[in-house]
Amino acid sequence: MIVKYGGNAMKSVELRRAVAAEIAALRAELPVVVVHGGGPVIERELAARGVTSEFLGGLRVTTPQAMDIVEMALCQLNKQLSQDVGHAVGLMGRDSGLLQAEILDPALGRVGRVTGVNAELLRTLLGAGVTPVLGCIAVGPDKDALNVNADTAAGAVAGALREGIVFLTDVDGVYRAYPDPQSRAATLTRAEVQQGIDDGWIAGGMIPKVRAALDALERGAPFATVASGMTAGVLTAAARGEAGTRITP
Ligand SMILES: Nc1ncnc2c1ncn2[C@@H]1O[C@H](COP(=O)(O)OP(=O)(O)O)[C@@H](O)[C@H]1O
Ligand SMILES: CC(=O)N[C@@H](CCC(=O)OP(=O)(O)O)C(=O)O
Repeated sequence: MIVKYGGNAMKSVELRRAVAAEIAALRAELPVVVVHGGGPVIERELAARGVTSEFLGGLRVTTPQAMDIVEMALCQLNKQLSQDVGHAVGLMGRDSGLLQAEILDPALGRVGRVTGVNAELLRTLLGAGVTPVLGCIAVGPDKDALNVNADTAAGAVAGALREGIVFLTDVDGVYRAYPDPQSRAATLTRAEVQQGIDDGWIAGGMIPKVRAALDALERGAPFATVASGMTAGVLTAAARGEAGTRITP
């Protein structure tokens, strides 16, 4: 199973440890690939260097200067997360073509659209009994780094491996009336997701998640679920369809 570990689900050391414990519990049942982002960590490192960046359509406009800082921040985070998870190898999508990409839109700078995934290397690592922990920096055609939204990267990995995916974040699913947790949808179809985006009740950081979920399903992933990293037992429950919001084709 693929676990997308978002920046919002790693805001404190306690939360990071809780998520790591969830991943360890899941791994006792099935092989796991972790794909992570780290938006808040990137923000902090950019701010510390006086670099500002803006978002267009939910994606960070990434100048070459910002790209260096994004990569540095995610590389360091990658090592921390793989230590937390244990029995893991921390890699960036740039390593061995794990995530290959091309420039998505020149207006966004060094932001990538995933064109390929080295699924064979991921399977080899899983076969060796280690958990790949993959940061969302891809390699571009020029061999330089491209910044990929972590939801998109995780969805691409789930599609390439044709395995289920859980997007761990700070809400326990997709709400029909955000922020009312009572309005969480147990399942959402493609048509309902599109309706939610059009009507505006799916917004901000939830949009890349539901889009990545649909993309993974289209490529053959058996399920795609959005769930909270703060809920005990969430990953094993989500794998059984008993937690979060499951996006269905
Ligand atoms: N319909 C919705 N249901 C739940 N959350 C939503 C919805 N629409 C927008 N959101 C927002 O999406 C956020 C999760 O996305 P994001 O902040 O990008 O998380 P992450 O860093 O984990 O990827 C939630 O915290 C919430 O503010
Ligand atoms: C292109 C783009 O926007 N990349 C994201 C990558 C990190 C990410 O997606 O992290 P979360 O999962 O915590 O949101 C960024 O620079 O913030």
